[in-house]
Amino acid sequence: MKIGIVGGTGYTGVELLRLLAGHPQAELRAITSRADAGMPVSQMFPSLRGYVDLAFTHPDQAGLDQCDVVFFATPNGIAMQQARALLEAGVRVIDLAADFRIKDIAVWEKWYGMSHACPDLVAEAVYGLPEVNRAQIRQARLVANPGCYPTAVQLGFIPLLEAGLIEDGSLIADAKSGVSGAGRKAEIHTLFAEAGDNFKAYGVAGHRHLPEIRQGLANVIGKPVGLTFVPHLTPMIRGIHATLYGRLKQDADLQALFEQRYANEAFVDVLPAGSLPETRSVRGSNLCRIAVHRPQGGDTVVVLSVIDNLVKGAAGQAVQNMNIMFGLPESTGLNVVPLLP
Ligand SMILES: NC(=O)C1=CN([C@@H]2O[C@H](COP(=O)(O)OP(=O)(O)OC[C@H]3O[C@@H](n4cnc5c(N)ncnc54)[C@H](OP(=O)(O)O)[C@@H]3O)[C@@H](O)[C@H]2O)C=CC1
Ligand SMILES: CC(=O)N[C@@H](CCC(=O)OP(=O)(O)O)C(=O)O
Repeated sequence: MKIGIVGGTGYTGVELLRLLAGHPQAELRAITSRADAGMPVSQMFPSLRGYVDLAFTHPDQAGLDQCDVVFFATPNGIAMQQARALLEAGVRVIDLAADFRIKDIAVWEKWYGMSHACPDLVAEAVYGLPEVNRAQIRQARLVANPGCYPTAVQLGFIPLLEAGLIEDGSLIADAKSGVSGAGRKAEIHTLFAEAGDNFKAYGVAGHRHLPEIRQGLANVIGKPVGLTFVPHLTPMIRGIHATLYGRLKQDADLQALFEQRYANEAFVDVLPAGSLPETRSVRGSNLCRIAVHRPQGGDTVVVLSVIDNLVKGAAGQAVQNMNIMFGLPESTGLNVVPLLP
């Protein structure tokens, strides 16, 4: 399978390279960078020396239309300008950014602050959360890979909402991310002296993942949900920890509910009752580990959901989607044991 990556010098780009280097069906054809075209990939990322022999190519000279699939690991607003030409050339596209995630174009334009270049392709795109949309992903030409927070939050709430067990108007998602979630570009708030030994909330008034999570959960129950979502920046490199709260409408065996919902999912691990998932238990892997709690036997359910933002939250889920699209076993190239300590 011939593969192109647009945006190979960012954190999700290099994570795609790490995973695809160990994928038996993946043939990396082109990895783009405008700023570093010509530089060997292993010069920028020494971890890939001996695994990836290519040099970065400028996107205009990358021959992306000769690939079977192209991943966009680029900022928002790039894939929407290039997807149509690739699709017309018969190339399947997986966008790790948000260009095709939100079906309501007005909502997308409001949160992303730009006009959408191809609303018709948004209508066609499939939201790439395999645990919900596997059948549609199999047929898709264009996959919108979910955001990192939306992956952790949706996987935690879905069993409860599908079963109609919680009030859907008052969901709370309190989520924390490592700084790699902000990408590799230089920004003051991710400097070591700013983010290290520090902890803070951001986006309390509204974060662009709010409409994405709302859309995904509304699709599960067929009506809008009420959600408060507060992200936080933590002084770690990788990982998302989402603590989710819902008000129970009735008694139920929550542990059995979660175990049954995800029994056939290779990348969702429901932990034994009473467990406290840690971000380091998924580091480098495509796993989402989940625990469900009912403190003091009360009417509040607390779900703890952890992922690696760069893997299940981005590149790993993108490879999982590629496997589904091309009829490969879903775990191909993704059987990575988490890195600990
Ligand atoms: N970091 C994370 O945890 C997650 C990120 N994402 C999303 O994935 C996407 C990439 O994120 P991340 O890897 O962190 O970002 P980075 O900022 O680390 O990297 C962005 C990459 O895009 C390239 N690029 C920038 N502008 C253009 C352009 N106009 N045309 C072509 N290439 C361009 C850059 O290379 P160059 O400028 O040299 O061309 C660089 O390789 C983003 O949309 C992000 O929101 C999604 C889930 C999680
Ligand atoms: C810590 C941090 O800054 N995280 C990013 C979200 C991660 C990301 O890249 O968002 P997408 O998944 O939509 O691409 C943020 O809050 O904007």
